Amino acid sequence: MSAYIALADGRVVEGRSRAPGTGRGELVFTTAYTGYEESLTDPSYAEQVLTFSYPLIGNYGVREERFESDQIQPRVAVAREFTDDVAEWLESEGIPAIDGLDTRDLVTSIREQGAMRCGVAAGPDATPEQAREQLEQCIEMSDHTEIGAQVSVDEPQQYQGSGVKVTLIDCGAKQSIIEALTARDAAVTVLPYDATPAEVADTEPDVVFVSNGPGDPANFEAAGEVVEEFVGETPIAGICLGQQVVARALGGETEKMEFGHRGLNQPVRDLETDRVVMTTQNHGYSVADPGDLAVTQVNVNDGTAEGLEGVDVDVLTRQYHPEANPGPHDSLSFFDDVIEMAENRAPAVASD
Ligand SMILES: NC(=O)CC[C@H](N)C(=O)O
Repeated sequence: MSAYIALADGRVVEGRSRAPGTGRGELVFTTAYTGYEESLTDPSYAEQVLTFSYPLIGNYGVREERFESDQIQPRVAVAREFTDDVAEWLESEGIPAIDGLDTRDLVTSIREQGAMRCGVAAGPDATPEQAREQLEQCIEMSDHTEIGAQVSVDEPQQYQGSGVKVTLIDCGAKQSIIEALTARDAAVTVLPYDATPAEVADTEPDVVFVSNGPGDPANFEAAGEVVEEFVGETPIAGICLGQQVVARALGGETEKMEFGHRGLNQPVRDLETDRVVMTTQNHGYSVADPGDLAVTQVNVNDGTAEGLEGVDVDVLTRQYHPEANPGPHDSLSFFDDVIEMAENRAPAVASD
């Protein structure tokens, strides 16, 4: 069974269909060698075609407890070889899967020309023409203006806890971010991506936390308004898209990267301690100007902003994924720092 990927550079790449269907999206690659279940269910990959550069994907099966959301998020999955387990999982969710191609060649194209639009057709009757038609209909990532609605909760959700009250603005949150907070006794209220400042105020947060999420941070204006409203009054935290939204709200700017950072071994230097930690990453935009915030951590490879802090206000954000699902646990202490920031702010509970 054949499969075709029509690239925005005019090429059509042929492979083997492992799950049939058509699809389109921004073609990106991850160098992660484990964590395919977490990556495939990470809402930050919505509207993307995810290529795994590691050649064999699926060698330890598919287990639901490792999922980061309740569905597969990329539009299409591509690898040198998928195991039957993963191919069947993709097929069961209607996500086209392609293997049997030279992913080194695909990754080189993305590195040289940047993340690009593509169209895909896979299955017994697939043709290059169908892939090209998909490409024609494929819009730029930044034009997915309603992407938040695709990945966010519709209604508030509540996680019990005896510690600080975290209000998480769900722009496509990974489940393990919520788990990292509840593991530290936080009471977490998850609100939709477009929650108003009044709705956030009703939850009486000790910290407002903006989650990760897909696409262009410019399309998450409501979350930015919440940050503007609460900064200085209530501590603010953010991960990945959250960092970008927070920076934009506080006078900063974001920009699209060439091909982004996606993998498990991105080195990050803390400017205060001069220590380097290995981090998990999945992003295609970066903070070009931190606005009122200070850059406290940078990427060792390209110098982009990896951590931001408020100068005289309680703000703490990370561009990478400290929840580490998948990935190295080096930076899990971010959650302790966020809890501490919230505790210091939270009025002490009166004891008898
Ligand atoms: N993981 C994320 O939150 C990704 C943030 C944003 N969508 C980007 O690509 O930069």
